[in-house]
Amino acid sequence: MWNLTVASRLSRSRCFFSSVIPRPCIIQKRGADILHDPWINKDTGFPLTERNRLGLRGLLPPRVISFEQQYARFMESYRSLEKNTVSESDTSHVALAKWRILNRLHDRNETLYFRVLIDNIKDFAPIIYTPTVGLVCQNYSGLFRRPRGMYFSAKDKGEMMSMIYNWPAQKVDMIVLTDGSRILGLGDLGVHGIGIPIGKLDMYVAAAGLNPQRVVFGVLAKLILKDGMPEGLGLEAELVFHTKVEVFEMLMEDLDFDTNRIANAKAIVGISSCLYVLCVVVIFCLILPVMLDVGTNNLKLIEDPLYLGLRQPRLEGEEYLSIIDEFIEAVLTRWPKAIVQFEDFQMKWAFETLKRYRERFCMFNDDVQGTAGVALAGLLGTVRAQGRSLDDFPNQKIVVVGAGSAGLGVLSMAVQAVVRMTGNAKTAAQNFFLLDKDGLITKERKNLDPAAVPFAKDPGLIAGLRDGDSLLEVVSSMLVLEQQQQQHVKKVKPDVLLGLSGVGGVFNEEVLKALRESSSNRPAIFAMSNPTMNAECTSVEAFKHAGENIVFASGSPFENVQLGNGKVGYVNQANNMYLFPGIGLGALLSGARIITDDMLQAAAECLASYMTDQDIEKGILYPSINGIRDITAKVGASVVRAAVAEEVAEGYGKVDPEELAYMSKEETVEYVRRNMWYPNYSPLVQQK
Ligand SMILES: NC(=O)C1=CN([C@@H]2O[C@H](COP(=O)(O)OP(=O)(O)OC[C@H]3O[C@@H](n4cnc5c(N)ncnc54)[C@H](O)[C@@H]3O)[C@@H](O)[C@H]2O)C=CC1
Ligand SMILES: CC(=O)C(=O)O
Ligand SMILES: [Mg+2]
Repeated sequence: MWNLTVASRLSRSRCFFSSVIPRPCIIQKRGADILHDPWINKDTGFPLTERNRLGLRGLLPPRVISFEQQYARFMESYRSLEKNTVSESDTSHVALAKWRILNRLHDRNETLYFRVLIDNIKDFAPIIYTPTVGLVCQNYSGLFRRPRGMYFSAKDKGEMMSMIYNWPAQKVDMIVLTDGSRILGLGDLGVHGIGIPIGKLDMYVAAAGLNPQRVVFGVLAKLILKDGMPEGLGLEAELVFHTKVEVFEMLMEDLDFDTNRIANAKAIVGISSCLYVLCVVVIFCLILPVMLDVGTNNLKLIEDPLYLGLRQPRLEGEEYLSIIDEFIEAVLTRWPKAIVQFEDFQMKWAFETLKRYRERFCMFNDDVQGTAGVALAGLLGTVRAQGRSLDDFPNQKIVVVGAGSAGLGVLSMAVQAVVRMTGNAKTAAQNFFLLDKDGLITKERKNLDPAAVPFAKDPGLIAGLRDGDSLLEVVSSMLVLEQQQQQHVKKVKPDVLLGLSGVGGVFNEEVLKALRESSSNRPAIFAMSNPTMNAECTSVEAFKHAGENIVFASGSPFENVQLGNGKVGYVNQANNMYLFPGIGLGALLSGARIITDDMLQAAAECLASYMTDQDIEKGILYPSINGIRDITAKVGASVVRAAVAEEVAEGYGKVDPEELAYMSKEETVEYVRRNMWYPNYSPLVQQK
């Protein structure tokens, strides 16, 4: 049936994904069950024909309210909450109220929820994502109403293989997994950390257009409706007719062809004499947040009678690993192609699990790898903002504060970039300085973490600096470098100060003022820790103390700073949200077996090259969050192309690696875009 050349398949595939056609959704529920299922519920938006067909008549007020009216009504009530609480001094109270109103909609009507989220992402990201999601995790037991996602605990050992089949969807594409051990900069929040995978997956839907719902994707061959609705063809044909589609084609994706379904469909359509056969197939294209509860070392939680997780200390060592292994085995048994994003694991397990699994299945660690790409893009943007050539990146003196999973991930990727540019691995880290809670890290450090070794300064190469020196001493000290037997004395005067410490305020007034002496005309400050109160400094502090010419980025959003005389200090949001959705989407649409360094590098380079010179000159390093779907489509396409080039792409649905390889850069972006979901009510059809 699909015996077409690659070229003609490619051109044909363009119409398969038209976002204009509302795809029918086949459901098994009826009546009140539909109203209680947020995936398919339309509230008052069910048209009368559907109310009749689905047993909804009488269960709703008679008036049909359009999607647009429902949208407007929700936004009006949200805005009125905002207006009425604007004078509230307790901002966390207001933030939680906003989260509650969004969460209630999420619980009730996913289509409307995701539409308002996508269309108002700049306003809503700070609620469903950082910073408010941190507050939600901290207050999770009080906020808990309905479960979302799956929970596996240490008590479930030996049961996970059967538990995974409790998840109602037949197919899962994307899993975000946490063990709650390092939630943002808030530490160990145990099972309450589930808010993070939920927030990350909301961003997947908003930015990458992953479809959280049941979708029908399959139509065999063609159904051509010419002169109006044929009589007595049944609901599916009625449905197609009402979409006013002349030629209705869809791609059989992922599912093996089921001959019984074809026979059923022929019978349903009832047009045996017709040349065209409609075959409707249900596909689940779903996302799954997962909490792996292995206990908590947070005593406050253990003692809290309302804590929702296991009240026991965290498992360690082999016991811990055996739980993760069992979970992964269960997931891969049921959904062998699922992509697993590890999120907010404490450092030792972040690195250990990455090493353990990255060659075995399609996974990545967002805090290590996603953050690294976003930071590298920002660092390269900084070089451009300083009016220097990108080749000058290896000469940038970068002080990284925080030697955890994120800080080390950033430095590793920055070093890889330097090696690519200079071809010299030996000196690649010479301009990078790393500090942790005990100050500057040198090779003299006792119990030096193996992951930090490549970035630990050699005391032989630095004079005036010692292991454990404070940030202030590092920023303003003298440095002696030995190069080719000669000694050069110079100040460190960093070009960039990058914080991933999780500690609010470590870029204090003295440190920021010392940065005024930077050798760069435009030093950069990346206060990347989350949530807002954990940022190393605020935007106002940065521009006030370090000078108006700085480039500034923070992990959680801050307002731009008004500098007077109409000048604006631009605030960038250096957050891995600019990359993880594209990494996941690209891995999915290429059918990547694993996620390689080249795929991650392609993602970072795509983000780095996204901004125009004019933007960069203004100090704008990252796109507005309003453009997150566009950047995600491009990042996703870069990841697809890198996966193909690395020969790890196995294809997606009926799009095989050969076809992916045939696509031009622009066609790959188009392919990714066509696979991005935009929420609209789908016509519902009850499966007989
Ligand atoms: N903007 C973004 O996209 C991302 C931000 N982050 C944020 O980065 C922070 C750290 O995350 P991880 O590296 O995973 O945590 P981690 O716990 O693995 O590492 C924290 C590091 O900071 C160091 N540190 C603590 N106090 C310090 C101090 N006073 N001065 C200097 N260093 C200090 C610790 O010694 C440790 O090396 C968190 O707040 C997290 O929210 C993490 C990932 C992405
Ligand atoms: C943004 C993020 O992943 C974090 O703060 O952990
Ligand atoms: Mg994280």
